Amino acid sequence: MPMNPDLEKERQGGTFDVEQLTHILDGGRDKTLKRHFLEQEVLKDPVFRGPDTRFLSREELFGELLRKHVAVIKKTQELSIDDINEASTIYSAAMNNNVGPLTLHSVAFVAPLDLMADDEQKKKWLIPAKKYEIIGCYAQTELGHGSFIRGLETRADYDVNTQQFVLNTPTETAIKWWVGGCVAVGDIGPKFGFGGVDNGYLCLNNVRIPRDNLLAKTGKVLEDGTYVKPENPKVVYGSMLGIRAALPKVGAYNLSKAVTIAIRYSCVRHQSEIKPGCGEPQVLDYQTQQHKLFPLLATAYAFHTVGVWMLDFHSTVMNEINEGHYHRLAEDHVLAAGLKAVINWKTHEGIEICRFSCGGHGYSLASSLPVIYVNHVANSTAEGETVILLLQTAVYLMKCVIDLEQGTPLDPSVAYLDQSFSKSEQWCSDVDMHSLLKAIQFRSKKFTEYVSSFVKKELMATGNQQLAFNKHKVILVECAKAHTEAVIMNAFVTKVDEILQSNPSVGKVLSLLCQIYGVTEILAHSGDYIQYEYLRKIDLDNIQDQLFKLYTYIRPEAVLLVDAFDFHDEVLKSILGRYDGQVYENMFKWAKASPFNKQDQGTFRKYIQQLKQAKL
Ligand SMILES: CCCCCCCCCCCCCCCCCCC/C=C/C(=O)SCCNC(=O)CCNC(=O)[C@H](O)C(C)(C)COP(=O)(O)OP(=O)(O)OC[C@H]1O[C@@H](n2cnc3c(N)ncnc32)[C@H](O)[C@@H]1OP(=O)(O)O
Ligand SMILES: Cc1cc2nc3c(=O)[nH]c(=O)nc-3n(C[C@H](O)[C@H](O)[C@H](O)COP(=O)(O)OP(=O)(O)OC[C@H]3O[C@@H](n4cnc5c(N)ncnc54)[C@H](O)[C@@H]3O)c2cc1C
Repeated sequence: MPMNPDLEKERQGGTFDVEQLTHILDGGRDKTLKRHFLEQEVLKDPVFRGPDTRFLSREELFGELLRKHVAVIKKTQELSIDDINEASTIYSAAMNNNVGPLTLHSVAFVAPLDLMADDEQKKKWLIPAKKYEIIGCYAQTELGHGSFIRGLETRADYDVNTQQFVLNTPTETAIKWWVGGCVAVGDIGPKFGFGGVDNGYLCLNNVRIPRDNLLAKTGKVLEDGTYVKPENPKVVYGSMLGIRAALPKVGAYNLSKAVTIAIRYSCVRHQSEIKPGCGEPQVLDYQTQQHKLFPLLATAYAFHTVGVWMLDFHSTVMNEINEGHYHRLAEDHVLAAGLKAVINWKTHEGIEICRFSCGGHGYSLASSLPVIYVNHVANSTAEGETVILLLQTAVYLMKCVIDLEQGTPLDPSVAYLDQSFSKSEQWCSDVDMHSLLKAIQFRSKKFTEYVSSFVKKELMATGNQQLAFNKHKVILVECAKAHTEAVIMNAFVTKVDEILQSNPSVGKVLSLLCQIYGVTEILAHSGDYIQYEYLRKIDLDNIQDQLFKLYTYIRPEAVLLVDAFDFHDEVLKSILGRYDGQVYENMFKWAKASPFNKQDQGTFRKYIQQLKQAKL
């Protein structure tokens, strides 16, 4: 199919090599080539062809995705794929923006076995689980409790005579609920999205399991019932930590898809007139459209950068813990908590902005933006609700203030809290990314000190830390967000500095995105900068001008920047986001293919007929 002339023209501009940026995003040319190979292994294999999942009922969708997920597993076994990133490539190429039925087996059942099973248990369960000889799920949440783990009611009473645990969900609120991939007892019913996963309920009534079913790498129960505590009790939270550490990159992936669709479509879509008689411009030429999409384009790159960094950091900490060193577990936990919370929340807002920036067609499943949205938004609740996780990060920051007062060294990711910040010169409209980072770190430091003063005062008055925290939860959450933004900006600036050395043309365009991200973040909290007397109105006016100027620089690069995400059309599965931009012809073809247009109109006639018989 010929290329849409608008997109053809967009691809003749640009100042950087798209393929080199794709290699950087993938982690190197070899990784890109391997990803292409794996995608083609799926796209050329007829077993992965099937009905358009957007036309399927919930039951049909579950069945079709289960069929494809099994095919994904067989393909990874056939290709001897062990690497989770490579497995995810095959999975994403097959799932058409859905979450597959066996995802929880991989991310929430196999992972805890790897983390907390002793060698015997690994032989018994981890090896068969990795081969899918046993399929598992993660049944923690109950009807009455999800966030408050210490409030869970399920019981595991030890029967010393039989060396067994007797499991009970003693009350209705104790019923295990939301259990992804729980095909045993029952499904909790239709959901907002996540239609590919059968989230189940599980009632336990005197279910007996052997003592050695308790994963014993950390804590264990001896034959006489004595409980041997893990060296570090927090390790039992490790399986949640692992998924949280991975979710920032999942958020970046989903936002990159949405931005690709919205920016390509915004170049194909012509609407209204700027100069009468001069034809309808591309909607991406409107400043308002740029203001919707270019900060999100910058955000997708920022989130990808920090998502990769978080996974590396978490992997290092897990290796240290395997060697018995727990000193970075707390930092890992609060970084994963803050990044998972902020990135997934901002991503779900961003996907929605991408959807309505495509007008009516964004609302059609033909765009796939609704599919990406409803499957993504779960990540702001699942694996730790947004506020809950931000409070974890906030409590850690309050401890950092005390550490500072006591002269205790801070963890690297919060070292900036011990720095002094000053800004004397007036900002013009070309503030560099390092100055923007300093400003964002300054705000986080000031906010942390401000919130800490309130919490301390409350603590002095009540002597109860939980009460003190509970009274200031709103500003504690904002404090955690401010810190997390400093972590994101720091990762982005650090990566761009590195790329400026290795590939100046790519680095330059990424530095523009980094400035857009930083300026957008500062303008979103301009009041704080005035209140803390870090910026004046003239500074804010100048960086507002800078933002609009940056849009003009990014406009000719925009399509190339989303092309660099390198989503194959069959992976993106969006008619609005097609690489060739042939939207209208394919929208019409897709609509005509809808089963709804094929179904017998008898129903329609039957009821309308009643009206005709009535005396209207
Ligand atoms: C071949 C096929 C290929 C397949 C490839 C698959 C891969 C494809 C992936 C792509 C698609 C992915 C799509 C999305 C997948 C995601 C699916 C998600 C499914 C969802 C699952 C769930 O939701 S499971 C349940 C999750 N539940 C929660 O998160 C509960 C939240 N609540 C809590 O964590 C806790 O209650 C708490 C932390 C809020 C409170 O804990 P507690 O009551 O103990 O009190 P404290 O706050 O005082 O904490 C005590 C102490 O512990 C520290 N701590 C707390 N949590 C942790 C932790 N996680 N790690 C380390 N430390 C922790 C805390 O800081 C305190 O420390 P102190 O030093 O004492 O202060
Ligand atoms: C798609 C999806 C898949 C899931 N898969 C699984 C799974 O496979 N296995 C599993 O075990 N669970 C699963 N869950 C459950 C999930 O982990 C919980 O929904 C999540 O932890 C939130 O807990 P909750 O539902 O009890 O919400 P609640 O904690 O009841 O939250 C309700 C509101 O109360 C607020 N709140 C609660 N406590 C506090 C507090 N201390 N301070 C301030 N505000 C508070 C929250 O911020 C929120 O606004 C899944 C959930 C979803 C949506």
